[in-house]
Amino acid sequence: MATHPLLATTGEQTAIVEVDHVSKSFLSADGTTLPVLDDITLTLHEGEIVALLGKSGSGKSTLLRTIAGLIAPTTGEVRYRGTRLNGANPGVAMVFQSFALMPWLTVQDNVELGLQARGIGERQRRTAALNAIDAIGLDGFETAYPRELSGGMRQRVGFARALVLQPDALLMDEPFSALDVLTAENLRNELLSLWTHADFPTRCLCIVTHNIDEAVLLADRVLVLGSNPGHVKAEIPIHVPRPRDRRSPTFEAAVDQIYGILTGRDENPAAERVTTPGPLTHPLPAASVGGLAGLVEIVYAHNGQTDLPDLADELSFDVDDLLPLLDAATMLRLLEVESAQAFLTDAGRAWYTADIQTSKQLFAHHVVEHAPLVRTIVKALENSDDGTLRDDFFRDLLRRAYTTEDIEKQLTIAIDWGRYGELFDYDADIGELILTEVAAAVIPHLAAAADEPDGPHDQAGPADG
Ligand SMILES: Nc1ncnc2c1ncn2[C@@H]1O[C@H](COP(=O)(O)OP(=O)(O)OP(=O)(O)O)[C@@H](O)[C@H]1O
Repeated sequence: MATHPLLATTGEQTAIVEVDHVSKSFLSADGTTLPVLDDITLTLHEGEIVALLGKSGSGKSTLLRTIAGLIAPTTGEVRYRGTRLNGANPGVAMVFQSFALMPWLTVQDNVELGLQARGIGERQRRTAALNAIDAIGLDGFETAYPRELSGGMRQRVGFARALVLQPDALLMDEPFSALDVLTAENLRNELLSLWTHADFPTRCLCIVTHNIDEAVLLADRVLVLGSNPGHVKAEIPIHVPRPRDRRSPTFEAAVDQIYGILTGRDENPAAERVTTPGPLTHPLPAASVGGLAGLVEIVYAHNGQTDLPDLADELSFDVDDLLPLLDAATMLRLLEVESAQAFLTDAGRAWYTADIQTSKQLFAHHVVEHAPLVRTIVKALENSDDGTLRDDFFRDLLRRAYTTEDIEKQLTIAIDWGRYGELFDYDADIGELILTEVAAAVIPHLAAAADEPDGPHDQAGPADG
């Protein structure tokens, strides 16, 4: 049903947008460069729906904005129909997760905005906007203001505003993720139905998502992005016949395959070139101790092994909810993940089955050995005169690799993990970290382990990089 007429008739692939060896770095908070995209090459063809899928922070939005010409690549180039971009891409329009509507304008005026910017006359604008409003099911709401509309209706305005420009390629940045499940499904189906209409002017859809199910439902091709910095980890053609049934074996096999890729190790990313894990190269995944304990408990209850897509389904989780927990559990060696299956390790089993005090001690050992930022904090506190340091000390350290927002996230996670392991305490009023006696007991073990040839990598001094 959703095979585009262009592909059905010609079977040929004509490039609309080419991303050619694009890398992008931003300036971090202290002025050093923060690589976000690494050598990305991809092509968006006529007649296809492409999904860009990756974990949070893998650079999906940055890549989409680079394709739109809103962000200039640091190196490499983006071409639209063979011509190198030098500013906004004239052949694309964007739909945003947050709708990005002007609250003081009516639906009609919001939809006309882009046409106005292109200098289109009033009468032509009105007609085009009315057609787009009609096509996307907003008929009767022309004079309404965004505040009068539900989330689903607002996103319809977002689509109408993009489609009225008759873009060659429609770029969508998580367009359904702010909507409730039914509204999102409804809008997805309507988009697919527009897509298959012979007179639909848009030749390519490119959607950024962190939802594997959505990617497999919509896309002809899924590009899986890896992180640190963002790179293309795999390209998966989706051969599931349309209309797609989520319960069909081919659909489930595609979801499983992508789960395996997303949760599996990177074969050749820039991150893996760095052999020694440190707080600047190996960020802590955004997982609370409570969340980690919950995940380990569930895997334990499944006899120590569980299928990840099934688990996500069971918990009604999005991949973005589950992946940081999985990353944290594998970082701490509590779980191992292979081919979309999670296995409880001996360490995970021991942690889960121990009494509270022992489980805290085990956790303290795991985080000091395997969580680079926690290790750095403990070692820095140990080296300070009185076992205390201001949190700003660590902010300064992290500024070399993270944005201000990410610095706070990293500190919050490290403090949560360190406190639970009773390694250090934190006085939020004065922003001070205080070493505990537990840490003093863990540190000799740490030093001994670091001396062993295969012991944990020791690069966690406060001045490390
Ligand atoms: N303008 C900017 N300046 C500095 N850093 C930025 C900027 N834009 C993005 N980043 C950083 O680039 C990284 C990738 O961000 P991006 O939003 O592209 O990822 P994403 O995969 O879309 O994530 P999410 O799914 O959470 O939206 C993040 O670490 C982010 O903090």
